[in-house]
Amino acid sequence: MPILIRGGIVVNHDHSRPADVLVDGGTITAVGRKLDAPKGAEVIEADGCFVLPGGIDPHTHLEMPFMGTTSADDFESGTKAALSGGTTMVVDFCLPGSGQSLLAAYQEWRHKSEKAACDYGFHMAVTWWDKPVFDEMETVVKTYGINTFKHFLAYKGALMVNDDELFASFGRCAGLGALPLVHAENGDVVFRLQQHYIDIGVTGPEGHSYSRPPEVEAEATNRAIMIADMAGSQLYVVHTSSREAHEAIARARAAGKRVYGEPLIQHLVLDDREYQNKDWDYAAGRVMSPPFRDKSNQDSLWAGLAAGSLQVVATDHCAFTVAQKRMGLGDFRKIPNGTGGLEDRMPVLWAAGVNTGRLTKEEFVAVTSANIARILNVYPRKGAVAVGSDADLVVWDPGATKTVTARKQLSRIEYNVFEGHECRGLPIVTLSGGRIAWAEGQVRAEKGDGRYVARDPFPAAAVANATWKELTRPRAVQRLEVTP
Ligand SMILES: NC(=O)NCCC(=O)O
Ligand SMILES: [Zn+2]
Ligand SMILES: [Zn+2]
Repeated sequence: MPILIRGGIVVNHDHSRPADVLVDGGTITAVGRKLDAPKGAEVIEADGCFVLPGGIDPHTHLEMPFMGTTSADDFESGTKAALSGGTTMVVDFCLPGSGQSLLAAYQEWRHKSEKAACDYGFHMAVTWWDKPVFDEMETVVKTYGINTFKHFLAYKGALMVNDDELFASFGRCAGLGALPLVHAENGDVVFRLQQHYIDIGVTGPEGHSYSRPPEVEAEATNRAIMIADMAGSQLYVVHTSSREAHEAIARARAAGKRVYGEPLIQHLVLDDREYQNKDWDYAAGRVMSPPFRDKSNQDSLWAGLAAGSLQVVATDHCAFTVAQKRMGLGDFRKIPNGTGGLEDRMPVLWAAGVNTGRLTKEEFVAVTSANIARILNVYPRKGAVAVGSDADLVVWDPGATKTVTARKQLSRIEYNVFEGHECRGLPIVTLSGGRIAWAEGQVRAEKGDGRYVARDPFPAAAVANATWKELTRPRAVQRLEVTP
């Protein structure tokens, strides 16, 4: 059935204007003034509201096996939570075990994701390296529609890869027109620091934060940037949390390197005092990597979003229950790393960003959908309110308010790291694939409504990097022959 959203202000990343939006058959069919409602159309009145492209969260871990357990939100609860917060697409990670085929991991994640209520895609993680991985990367890109590969520089002994593997994989990504992603923390140093804090008797959640200082992130970010440059590839740095890491990205971009940075909503509004809380469960519930930083880092991240040196705000949604977190009682190294955020990202970012003047509403759209759609090569199908784009839309009421509380959330865990945050500016209707997926405080989308979004490779950046490298490469000096 067609749906007409009438009387709102359409906000895209590059402009806003008063316009009605007509959707039919899953796509946007018209954007303009005073559109007529076709016969039988449902009309949504949007006076006083903004009409935004649905949010895209490029970093989630739903039903992820990790640190001896599995994250609590699966593709059903996670995507329903997403829709209630205005997010209409998530990009999750296929994580092959050591020695496991990438293709087998893809099949596993496709199976889990059949429950998704909103659209989704995948990144493929490179967790080990050998010829089969090199070979299968081509199938992952060309057959499975995954154009991004994730690399962990942390989690020594589990997901971590070394520099040799990184260089090889980044080069392979460039050759395939794919984008490498990196979790940038120096896993060797973290390992040593963890042992140090345990040895001196710091066993609580604060030890997690002490053993992952900004320096381990800055070093790994710099290293990944330089390795990507030498391999001729672009680079996307996930969960950029510190000033030093942001500065490494900004410096690289100023030097002409194609590097992107992704702060999380958690790092933008929460700080490391959370780990000093006397309540063990409270502090453990905030354990994630990188950890929350001291407040001075937040100004740098906000500035980066406004200046364009950081492009995307994600959640890294990886939620664990209180019981799961308690696996680390007596040893912070065993607390499963991760926090939730899928339903809170857009409202909390609007409140802390747009309401304070740190972001314009167009910048809000850029960092919550349009930029990531462009980086992942799904723009303008996603990330735009435009004719022909998918009808993933949010009717956003800038005057609507709520106080975040775990009691009302759709995520399966018992707490919320944003508990008590006051939000002004909320989604009141979310459309996904042309259907009302969330309205009047209720999820209407069903388990399985989400579609898999395949993404084409995009070799332009790798070709440009290779062209420049060929032009500027070291060459042998031509000399006159020396007669012996
Ligand atoms: N971030 C986190 O603590 N957990 C999820 C896995 C990862 O992204 O590192
Ligand atoms: Zn990570
Ligand atoms: Zn993650």
